Amino acid sequence: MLRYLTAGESHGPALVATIDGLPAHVRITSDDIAAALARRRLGFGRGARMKFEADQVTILGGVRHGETLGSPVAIQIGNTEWPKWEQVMSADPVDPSVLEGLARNAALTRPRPGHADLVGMQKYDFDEARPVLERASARETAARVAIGAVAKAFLEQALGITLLSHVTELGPVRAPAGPLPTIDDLPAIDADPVRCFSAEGSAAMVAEVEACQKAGDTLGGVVEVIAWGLPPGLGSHVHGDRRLDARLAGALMGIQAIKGVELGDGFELARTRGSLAHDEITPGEDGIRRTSGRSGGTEGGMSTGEVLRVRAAMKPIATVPRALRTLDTATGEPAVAHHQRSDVCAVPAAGVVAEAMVALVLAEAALEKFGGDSVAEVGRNARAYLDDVAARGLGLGS
Ligand SMILES: Cc1cc2nc3c(=O)[nH]c(=O)nc-3n(C[C@H](O)[C@H](O)[C@H](O)COP(=O)(O)O)c2cc1C
Ligand SMILES: C=C(O[C@@H]1CC(C(=O)O)=C[C@@H](OP(=O)(O)O)[C@H]1O)C(=O)O
Repeated sequence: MLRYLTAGESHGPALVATIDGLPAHVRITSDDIAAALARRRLGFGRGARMKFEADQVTILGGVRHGETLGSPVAIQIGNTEWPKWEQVMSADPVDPSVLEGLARNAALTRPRPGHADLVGMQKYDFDEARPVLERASARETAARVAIGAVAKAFLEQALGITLLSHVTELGPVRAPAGPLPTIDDLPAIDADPVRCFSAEGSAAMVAEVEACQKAGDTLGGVVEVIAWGLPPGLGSHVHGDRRLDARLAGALMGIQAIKGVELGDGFELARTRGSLAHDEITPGEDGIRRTSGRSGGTEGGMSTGEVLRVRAAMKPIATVPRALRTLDTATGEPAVAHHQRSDVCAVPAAGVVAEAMVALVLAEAALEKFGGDSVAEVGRNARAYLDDVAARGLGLGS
């Protein structure tokens, strides 16, 4: 069973993440994790914090000499901003006279619409938003990307599964329709300012972010994650909570600010007649083939073995520079939401987080299907299954 957990606040000393249930001999180093985290910091439109803060990676357990041991992997990501927040975010009690003089400790009583601030204050019995927003912040996604990097390494090394993400829409700008990127396009996508595969789309998206920044506003968008090399049969049709599509949707919706998820052509399929909405099955020379990829690579809640394609829609950043209306909970009077700094657009980063979440779901589903305590054993189990499917005349063609 694969399980994982993250902890840590946005301005605390560090984020930590543990992942348990991965087999031994997954090759992974601190540099690999740092490289994954660096990708999450990319993207035109992010705020000042991305420039002055660094992610300090330390692997605390589960890895020796560059390979997993089969034990829980624990990763720490140090917040280099910590010295400025040491008193305000101290785990141990701090003398009130020290806190009183600190501007950073001022009570946040003007909850920001679109954030966890107000509901968190109501639910957790806080009279200001700091204790809520510290954990609600998407800073936490760094921890998920760190363990996602380990899951990705496992998928590639045991099963040959690779994945990428790209930005397909940013605010009103939609990348022109065209062929899907391949895994070889990933460096070019990462090098693009908005992680868009189309040069034309990218230029229009950059212009939109610039216009939005000038107008004191923010943007959302849509990211697509594509995965290759899945075997047929990850997930199951037998119960809703075992469906791969449901698990992908839950994992993606679990990312801060994600408001919609589509598998394959998703909502567009609802507007299409049945004769044009499905992927027809044909016998090919070297095995069974599907004529299209509209379903996004799942049928009946299971991977079909075709390309997996899933999209997530991110709402615009809620801390809008032209602050939104709220109330001051200390006085009950109307007010504008507090705003210090924020991203104009974090859609490119959300794509990298979405990749990590898809990797975690696929790793969990693959381990359920194939089991195994070493990378080699998982690979052997998968090959035996695929050989058996082929021997029954049901193998997939390339
Ligand atoms: C990578 C990433 C970066 C984000 N950066 C910001 C930000 O700088 N300012 C902000 O107000 N919200 C930011 N958000 C979104 C908030 O965390 C999000 O709006 C908040 O959690 C409330 O959304 P929810 O209702 O979906 O949870 C970011 C989200 C992601 C995924
Ligand atoms: C720190 C990160 O993202 C943060 C996510 C975030 C939010 O409200 O979600 C708000 C911003 O933080 P701050 O309010 O301190 O400027 C972002 O910088 C990160 O992604 O590493």
